[in-house]
Amino acid sequence: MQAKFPSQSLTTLTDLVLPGETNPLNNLFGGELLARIDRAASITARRHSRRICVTASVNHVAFNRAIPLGAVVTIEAKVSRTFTSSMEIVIDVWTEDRESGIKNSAGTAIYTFVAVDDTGNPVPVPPIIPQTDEEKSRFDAALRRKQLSLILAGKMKPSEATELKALFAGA
Ligand SMILES: CCCCCCCCCCCCCCCC(=O)SCCNC(=O)CCNC(=O)[C@H](O)C(C)(C)COP(=O)(O)OP(=O)(O)OC[C@H]1O[C@@H](n2cnc3c(N)ncnc32)[C@H](O)[C@@H]1OP(=O)(O)O
Repeated sequence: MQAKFPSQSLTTLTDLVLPGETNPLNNLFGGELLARIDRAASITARRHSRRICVTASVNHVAFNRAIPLGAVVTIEAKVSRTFTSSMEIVIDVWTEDRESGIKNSAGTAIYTFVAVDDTGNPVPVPPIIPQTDEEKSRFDAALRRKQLSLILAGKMKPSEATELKALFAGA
């Protein structure tokens, strides 16, 4: 299967925060942001694999900064690493200052998607070739995140998590 670059499946969603999408503090409701993140990440997974993709795990979500009513929010979803049928997608959330246009990070998320066939069975996905320094560092760290996720899901024994053990051994 031919390898692809992260830029080939990059998904960027830019949208406003409208009144029906806020919490009582007049900031974007967390669940609304999660829905937007899931949509962007699933499009990225489909673009990379060209298969039906399901969310296997939400590995990490950080809301670093409240996003106020009326803000312009941009969500960028990129494949950071692929394994056999699974893909780790890293999602960056940005707000844009209305006057200066300066982008501020509002959060990050890491999701795992699995490509499946018509009967829901996992199928292989193309390998990924990271290009930028950030893509390379996210690629390098993805295996230990996968091992941690599998341990938390009860699908891997801690004793089998070689990459994670190496991280702590070096600490
Ligand atoms: C012509 C076409 C027209 C099409 C037109 C129709 C369009 C129609 C579009 C419909 C599009 C629907 C898109 C809905 C998108 C949602 O809404 S997803 C909704 C929420 N998610 C779900 O319902 C998924 C439910 N879970 C599952 O189906 C199964 O658990 C999964 C995810 C497929 C995994 O199955 P499994 O039997 O556990 O398989 P297993 O081989 O153990 O694991 C597969 C891979 O997942 C990894 N994995 C499993 N669990 C984890 C975990 N917790 N953490 C990390 N990795 C994990 C494994 O390590 C493995 O990775 P690889 O080593 O293969 O890379």
